[in-house]
Amino acid sequence: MKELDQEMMQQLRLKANELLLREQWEQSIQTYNHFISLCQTHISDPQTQPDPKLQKSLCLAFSNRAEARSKTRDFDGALKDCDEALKIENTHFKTLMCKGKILLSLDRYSMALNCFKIANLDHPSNVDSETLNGYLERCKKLEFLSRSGAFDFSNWVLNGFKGKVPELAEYVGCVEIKKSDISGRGLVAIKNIESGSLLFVTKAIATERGILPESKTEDLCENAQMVMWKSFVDKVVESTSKCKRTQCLISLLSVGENEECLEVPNISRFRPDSDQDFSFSNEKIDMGVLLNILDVNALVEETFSSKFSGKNGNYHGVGIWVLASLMNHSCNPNAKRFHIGDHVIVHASRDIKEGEEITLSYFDVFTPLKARKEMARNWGFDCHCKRCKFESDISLKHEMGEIEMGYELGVDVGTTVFKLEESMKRWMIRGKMKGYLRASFWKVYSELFVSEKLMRKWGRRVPTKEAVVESVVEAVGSDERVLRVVIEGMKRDGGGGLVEMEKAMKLGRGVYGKVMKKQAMRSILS
Ligand SMILES: C[S@@+](CC[C@H](N)C(=O)[O-])C[C@H]1O[C@@H](n2cnc3c(N)ncnc32)[C@H](O)[C@@H]1O
Repeated sequence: MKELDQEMMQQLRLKANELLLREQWEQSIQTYNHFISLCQTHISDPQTQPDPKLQKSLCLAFSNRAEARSKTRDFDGALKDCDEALKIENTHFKTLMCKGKILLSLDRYSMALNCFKIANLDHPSNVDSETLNGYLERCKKLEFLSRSGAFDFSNWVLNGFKGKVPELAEYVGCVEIKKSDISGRGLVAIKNIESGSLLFVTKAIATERGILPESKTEDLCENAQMVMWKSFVDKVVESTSKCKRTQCLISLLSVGENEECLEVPNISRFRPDSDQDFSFSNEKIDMGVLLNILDVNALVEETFSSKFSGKNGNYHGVGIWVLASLMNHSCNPNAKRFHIGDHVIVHASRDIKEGEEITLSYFDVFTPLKARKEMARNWGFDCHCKRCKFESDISLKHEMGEIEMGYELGVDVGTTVFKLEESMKRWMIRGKMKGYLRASFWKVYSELFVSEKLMRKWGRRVPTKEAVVESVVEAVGSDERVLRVVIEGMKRDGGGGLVEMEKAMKLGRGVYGKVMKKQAMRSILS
């Protein structure tokens, strides 16, 4: 190599390293680009002798550019650089560490573990082995969690949600994606699933969170939500532009129209460590389409989740979790979600049969048909679930109209419950269908059951609380409000017996999931 070239390359290398140390990522990437391209020109020149020193510098340059790219969240580019560096020196310690960390943040636990294991085999003597061991242990733990789904939040719950938030890994349980009878695609159970069982855990592509102003100032509140939404959209755009996998996953989602024609993706795409090649996908998502996708699929963290994580009432969180977005709404849902950090955790809220579609409620389903229709319309669809179909037919009956009107006018709750129960007897409504209607009028049932005075008056003329609770849970799944009525009843009766406690625990598992073991569940129930 000519002396002048050598000098220039030396200058470039030093400058790029300095920029990297100063954390000026973009500038250091530019300078490494230049250096790498000069190195490659020299190496490929047939007239020059192979130069091991130059090869070593090139390996280090790829490794350093990978680090800078990973800091700008360009994980695809960073991983490519790591692979280039490892082609030159397959045990290059710095590169293996960088690649391991990137793979870990992309939830590819076993691939990350592999990198740290190789790095551990032959590491430089000045390496902090505690840090390296920390990574190895973390990968092993996350890999185990992602395989087994054996999450346990008990300690965190028992500590009053204080202290370190439990570490979460992505996990896909007994579910697959299929054409849905409700609309487009949906998740389906591949075996019988018990209430409380974990269905999946998935990490958001992007989230935005904040505290909204007091509700007194509604305009301010709306403005704050708009600002958060804009920042959320920016984050999604950034993630999709930098990561092919994210781009592919987002483009799978529905814009709310022609769902019957949409591709049915294989569930393996959502498994951590799935080694799919996304490099073929070059088509950028049009901004208008992306905005529609976000409108249809973004989820707001429920009050339950914020309460659960100890956040205050004005806390607002929005995000996009692709696998959760493939779940349809049903007014008789069988799954529940809650959020911890950037993860959404979805579990069965009642027993689910093999082949049954797994659904969430996008809005409160403990309300009568009319209100639910309105909420579905706000979401942009007419609900096609079984419960809505059944209740639409029943609502044509004159008596039903009277009951609904009584409910809206706030007629005595005992009268409403009594009339509804008598009508159901006459119409010979049984099983789940009873649960559907009782859930629609849950407000009056719960008021009745928690009032000793009303129960003295109506107790003999209406079904027992136990029968109503059982039918409601069977129909629309476990819910905090149902659990509360059960617990209040138990407290009034001096704590309830073993059987009652067991029933309450089962209901609790449906509400909170089996991620809470017995002791933590007892603490929540009390
Ligand atoms: C988050 S996506 C659910 C997955 C969607 N089916 C798909 O194939 O991607 C939400 C969209 O699904 C449809 N959808 C979900 N639940 C529905 C329901 N109960 N009745 C009718 N359409 C529903 C609506 O078009 C809604 O905008």
